[in-house]
Amino acid sequence: MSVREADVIVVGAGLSGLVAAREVLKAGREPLVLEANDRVGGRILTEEPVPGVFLELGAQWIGDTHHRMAALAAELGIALYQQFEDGDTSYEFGGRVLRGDAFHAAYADDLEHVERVLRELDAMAETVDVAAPWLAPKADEWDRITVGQWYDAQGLSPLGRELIEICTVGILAVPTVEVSLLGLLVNVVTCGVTADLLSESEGGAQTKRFVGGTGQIPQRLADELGERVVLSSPVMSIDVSGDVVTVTCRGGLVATGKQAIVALAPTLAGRIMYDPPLPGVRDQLTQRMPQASAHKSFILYDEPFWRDEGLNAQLISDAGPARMSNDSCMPEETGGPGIILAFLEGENARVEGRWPEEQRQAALREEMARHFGPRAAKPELIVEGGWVEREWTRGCYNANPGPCGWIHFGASLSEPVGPIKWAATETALQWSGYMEGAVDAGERAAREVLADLG
Ligand SMILES: Cc1cc2nc3c(=O)[nH]c(=O)nc-3n(C[C@H](O)[C@H](O)[C@H](O)COP(=O)(O)OP(=O)(O)OC[C@H]3O[C@@H](n4cnc5c(N)ncnc54)[C@H](O)[C@@H]3O)c2cc1C
Repeated sequence: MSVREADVIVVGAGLSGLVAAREVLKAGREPLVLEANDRVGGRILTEEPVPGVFLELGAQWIGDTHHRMAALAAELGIALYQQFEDGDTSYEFGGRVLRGDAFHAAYADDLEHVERVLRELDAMAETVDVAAPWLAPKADEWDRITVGQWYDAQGLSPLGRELIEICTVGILAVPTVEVSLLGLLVNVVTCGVTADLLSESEGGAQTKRFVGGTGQIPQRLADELGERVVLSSPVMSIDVSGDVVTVTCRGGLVATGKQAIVALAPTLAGRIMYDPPLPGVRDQLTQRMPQASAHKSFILYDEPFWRDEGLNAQLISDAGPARMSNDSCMPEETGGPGIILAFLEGENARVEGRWPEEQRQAALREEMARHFGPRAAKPELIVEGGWVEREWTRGCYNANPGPCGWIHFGASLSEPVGPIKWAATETALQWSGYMEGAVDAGERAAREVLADLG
């Protein structure tokens, strides 16, 4: 058994935990970060299958209002580049593939109705305070029905209904029947944008990328923290006795401190054993926040040929296996291969994501050809990654409470339990679910422990 001591024990070396530890250290207190995996970064994972080609199996973009992330990247000396978006999107509905304007002209009435539904969501979201969604005047009504039920009641055309489903699943990564309407409104409000978050451009959440890969961010934070980050140390239990918090890892490491920050998605936080046990309401919350399901497939070609044809590599499809895709190339000045990122989200991640690789990749090649022409059927390489099999994540992009989750359990999401504070993106007030939210939550949890340390 080895023993370590610090002021604050941080569980999890994802972005949130690392940022929290950095803030604690900046304030002159000693943090110790315990990470289950043999790497830092959690839901951030950059791979380099070809030298100079960085594929983001995890988080990839920031948006124009992700100010914390932009500042952090600048501080760490990591440059940003603009997401390529010029050109037409390709749409496939009912077996018909149409480009940009042709699609908008053919389905103008359906799209106008979708637009009205988004504006209605905006009006509803204005009544929700993200710090206490359960207090919204209609919280009770909205948390008892699912987004899917509400969409079904809006009288949308079959195409409009399918389109809004695809775009919503693109954010939540679960079918809309699994999330309460209040939960969706919370998502809209925490991102500080309108319901256009659900539109094709993701409301500005995907405008910039990191030159050299997102993975540099957690790695550089960990480098700054040095030996204060311990890998391959899954936390099994947290005991609080008097003024001492004792954190025990699988493998025998025991760390003691005065405060703890648990920087894990709620479901994973709920798998740790606590003594004394957590309040029942907190435990029940963690039973109700399942990790969502998403799978990324990067399809690499010798060059981004679609750009010359006026296409932006974005597709929206009711057929799949990918319901959405986009251009995922390196910065223009770097050159490099043409890369299309195809997303399998929600049910597609659960069904096609589990197909044998050969079957799924054949279907993806056919789909790319339907949208981007015969050249798209012949990629040079496909690199894929899902998150359900990863023991220390068990799904992504993030977690939302199911119906009645917010009204009955929401107040315990970030409510400290004595010296135990909660971080991770799910607990953020701004851009919850995104890297920006992970930073927001990490900073808030650090403020909480520092206030208690005096
Ligand atoms: C495929 C994918 C695409 C995404 N795309 C984007 C995007 O484009 N833009 C964006 O902003 N966000 C995106 N996200 C979301 C973003 O990655 C997350 O919001 C953010 O990284 C979460 O950080 P976190 O620190 O809160 O949690 P995590 O990254 O989950 O960190 C938790 C850490 O705790 C560790 N851990 C788990 N259990 C234990 C234990 N018992 N003991 C010790 N350690 C433990 C885990 O290994 C992990 O390192 C994406 C996520 C995924 C997976």
